[in-house]
Amino acid sequence: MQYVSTRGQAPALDFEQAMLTGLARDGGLYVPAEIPRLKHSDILDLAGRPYEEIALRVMQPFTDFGEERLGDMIVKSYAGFGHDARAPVKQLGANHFLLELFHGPTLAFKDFAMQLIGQLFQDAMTRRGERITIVGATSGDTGSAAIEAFKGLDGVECFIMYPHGRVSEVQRRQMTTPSEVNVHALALHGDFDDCQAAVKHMFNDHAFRDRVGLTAVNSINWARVLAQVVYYFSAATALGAPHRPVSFTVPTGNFGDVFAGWIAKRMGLPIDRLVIATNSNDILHRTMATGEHRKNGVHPTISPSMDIQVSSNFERALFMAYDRDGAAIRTLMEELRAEGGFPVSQGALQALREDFGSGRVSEEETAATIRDIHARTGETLCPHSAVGAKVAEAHLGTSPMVTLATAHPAKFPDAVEAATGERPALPPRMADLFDRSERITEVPNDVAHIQSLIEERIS
Ligand SMILES: Cc1ncc(COP(=O)(O)O)c(C=O)c1O
Ligand SMILES: N[C@@H](CCOP(=O)(O)O)C(=O)O
Repeated sequence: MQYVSTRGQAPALDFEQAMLTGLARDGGLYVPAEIPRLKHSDILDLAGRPYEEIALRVMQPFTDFGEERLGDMIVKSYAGFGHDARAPVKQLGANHFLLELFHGPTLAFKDFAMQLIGQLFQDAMTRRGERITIVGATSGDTGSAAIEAFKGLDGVECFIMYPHGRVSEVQRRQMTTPSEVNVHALALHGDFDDCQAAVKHMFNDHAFRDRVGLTAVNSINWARVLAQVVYYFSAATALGAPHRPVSFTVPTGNFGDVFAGWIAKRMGLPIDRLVIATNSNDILHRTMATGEHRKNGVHPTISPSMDIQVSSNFERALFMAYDRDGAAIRTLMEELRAEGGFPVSQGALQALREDFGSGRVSEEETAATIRDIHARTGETLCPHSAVGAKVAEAHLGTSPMVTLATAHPAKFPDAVEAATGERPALPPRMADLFDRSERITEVPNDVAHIQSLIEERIS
């Protein structure tokens, strides 16, 4: 399987090279040259199988790995999850279901991909005898999942930038309390978009990139998206696919998770509606509604992991909607950088609207949704999942609707307690999180400063 860049000017790479490369050298994101399709009978055969087996069957066609090697890594990746089903589906209402993606080690959906990436990187580096430097941007969950997956690994230095003061205390402590010296939490004075822009800047500085062996663990990295395709298959087949179509609503920020759903659909999974749910950082909803993709500043919300305006993976969706025209994407991304936005062409907008619905949820609606669902069903949702559930309720139809529950409510105890009056407890294995000492390096929003700090630490 070959991967090509959304900006059309970087060399095509195989799966392992694309994974280790992260951001393409022309600044684009890697996507599969073609999307493999599963037959109706192959999808039918997934129903009722263990998550690990579904993962192997869904991911293997995208890789160059043999069944045994990939299968072993998948089994190791999910062994530490706190639920036998890994991604259980629960009924929330008449035709509304929750896909619980928070049973991994750091209590967010990021663990599904990050645990596997940890295995994939280890495997590749052992064979290649290389050292790597991971630099990641996080609004809270990617960072904790990455630090958990890479802490203590030989040959890996891992630097995670998060927006200072804009992640929950649990998220921060998950990043700052591990004592392994190869992981570094950097509190950047800025917002998530600044953190992500710094990561992209470092990748586009080819001399720095080559000197430190830079690697990405954000959903810039195709392997992240691929691992997230799997749970669309496990959930849909549990609810009757491929005999009947299933819809999904996805709390969305950087667009990796919902794009994984789009890939599942292109692979042949009968997805009826795929709905983007945003908080008041609603650039994606505004784009779908008006055709104008334009930043208007990052607003802090009670669903902080989705406080994003420059939604990295939207570039992948645009590439597909513009019929894989790398030159068109280069122009749009330059307009986004220089002018803060661009109009989407009529043809591309129509293609996007055929694939995605969307909705936006205010702060008051998010809190009210947590409260109402708690009172009505006894389920406690995190604020991100509540954004999803609220939008899903507006898009209910004849097919079962699945809302992705992307994080455990105990990661956001203040918002949940304010809404329900009850403070959600962390699982017992994390009970001492608030007693552990923290290691934080504050950094200015200055890429040159951060690059020197990284070089100093790895030398
Ligand atoms: C809890 C939670 N929900 C939803 C999202 C949005 O996911 P994505 O960035 O893949 O759109 C994130 C962050 O990415 C998150 O951490
Ligand atoms: N919400 C994310 C933001 C980064 O997203 P990613 O999927 O590109 O890593 C976070 O929690 O960090």
